[in-house]
Amino acid sequence: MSYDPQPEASHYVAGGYIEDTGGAPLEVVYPFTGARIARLHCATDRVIELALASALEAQEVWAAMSGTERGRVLRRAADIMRGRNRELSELETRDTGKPLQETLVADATSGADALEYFGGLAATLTGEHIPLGTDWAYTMREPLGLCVGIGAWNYPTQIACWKAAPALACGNAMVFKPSEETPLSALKVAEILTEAGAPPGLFNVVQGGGDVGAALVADARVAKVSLTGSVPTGRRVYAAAAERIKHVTMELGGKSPLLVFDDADVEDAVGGAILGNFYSSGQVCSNGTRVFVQRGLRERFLRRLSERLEAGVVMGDPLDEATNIGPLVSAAQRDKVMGYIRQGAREGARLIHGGTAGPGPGFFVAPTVFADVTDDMVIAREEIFGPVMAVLDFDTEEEAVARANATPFGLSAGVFTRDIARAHRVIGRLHAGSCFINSYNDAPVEVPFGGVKASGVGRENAKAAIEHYSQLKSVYVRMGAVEAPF
Ligand SMILES: NC(=O)C1=CN([C@@H]2O[C@H](COP(=O)(O)OP(=O)(O)OC[C@H]3O[C@@H](n4cnc5c(N)ncnc54)[C@H](O)[C@@H]3O)[C@@H](O)[C@H]2O)C=CC1
Repeated sequence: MSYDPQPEASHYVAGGYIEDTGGAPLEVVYPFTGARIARLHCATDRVIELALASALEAQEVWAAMSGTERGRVLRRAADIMRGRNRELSELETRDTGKPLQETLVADATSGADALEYFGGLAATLTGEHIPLGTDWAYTMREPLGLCVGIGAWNYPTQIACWKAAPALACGNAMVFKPSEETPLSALKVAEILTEAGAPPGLFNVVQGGGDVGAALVADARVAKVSLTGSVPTGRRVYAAAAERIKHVTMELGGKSPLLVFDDADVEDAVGGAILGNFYSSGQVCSNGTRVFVQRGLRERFLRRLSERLEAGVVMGDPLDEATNIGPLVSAAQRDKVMGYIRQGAREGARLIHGGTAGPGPGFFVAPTVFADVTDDMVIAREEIFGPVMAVLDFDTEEEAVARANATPFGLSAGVFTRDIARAHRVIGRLHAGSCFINSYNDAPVEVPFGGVKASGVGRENAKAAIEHYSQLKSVYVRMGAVEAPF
């Protein structure tokens, strides 16, 4: 590591770092060693007020610029971010514990994609002309105003950019609160936007936990709240936003099904299940953690899965690029995941691989596979958010679809089969927002991402996100006399 992860100050407001040591201390721990790497302070009321006020001011300036000018700033930010990818990836690895092998390709790069994509769209956000005989109407696509973004700890840079890029492209300003577990990289996103030419205050970062998030959501000047987090938090934030009829985007948790039929390519299906359960040590909301395998393929699937885990897992120092499994974000998350593993064993699931914590002081959990899991087991019902795969058996397509849908969540779903008609038929019947055929967990910026049912409201990425950061104004234009009844 070539630099100190300790930022200049805790918050980024009005185009620069600010500190208020009156806020509760916020310790940042490297999940590989458990050692403190930075010390920040939670935002005080004063910091929150400064952030909101400066965002309101910046928004007016920003919205008055042309889409082309706004887009140029975002695309410049994308280039700066790509140029600093290694440094940003190392910081992300320190903050989250995710292997550098991953952060080099999935965090700042994904953030840069969002800035580039929405930078490109900014100039195209127009209304329409509606002819009505001699009269006519037109629509204008307007920004919402001041948006609040609240992040989870698994993809701090990506989450900040997936929210900021469409918000700013539409002419909004944002106050972003990262997860208190991973507060560092959003500050870099703010620095980069300033360097790219964003007006001071356009994108502010304030630190803190749920209370700081709640204060932002409650503020009457905030027009929209976009949260990435768990379903219980989503429920609270959605309710608070409803008090003032605010717009919301809710990217929440899941317990997604991955259906593997007898005719699937077993290597691809195993690969999909690995990507959909163990990437980022399983701390991915869209993970396909209920792997339904048709009975005829089950033993081969489990054998190849075990062999590939046995031969392929490199658990260790996340800054070593050979490492492909890092620690979980915190000791608390490790303990929670280990609790689920014990629960799975108690409920009678068959442990095929892993099941242990460690090694060392880091918050590791070995990639874990349970077979013979049944729908009623807790490990098949609750989001674990760790490297725990539940393999369930099924006989018929009808049965698999019904069981896959029997969950309050609906974020993602996948199907592995060589039968193209079945693939589309099954996907058509699954209740999920982000689906995959013979693949799992791809999330390019061009494709809408988000859930149905308890997994969320709204979509991130793609043109769909524009709908969630802008509103239409309709203007009726009468060309003739007004004929009033009296
Ligand atoms: N659908 C998606 O796109 C994604 C969803 N997630 C979900 O996030 C969860 C894991 O992340 P965590 O950080 O543990 O989630 P969390 O729900 O505990 O916290 C999320 C964020 O909300 C804030 N918060 C908590 N209470 C609040 C309140 N009352 N008002 C305003 N803000 C509040 C937290 O400080 C944090 O920044 C998992 O359930 C996962 O599935 C994670 C990544 C992506």
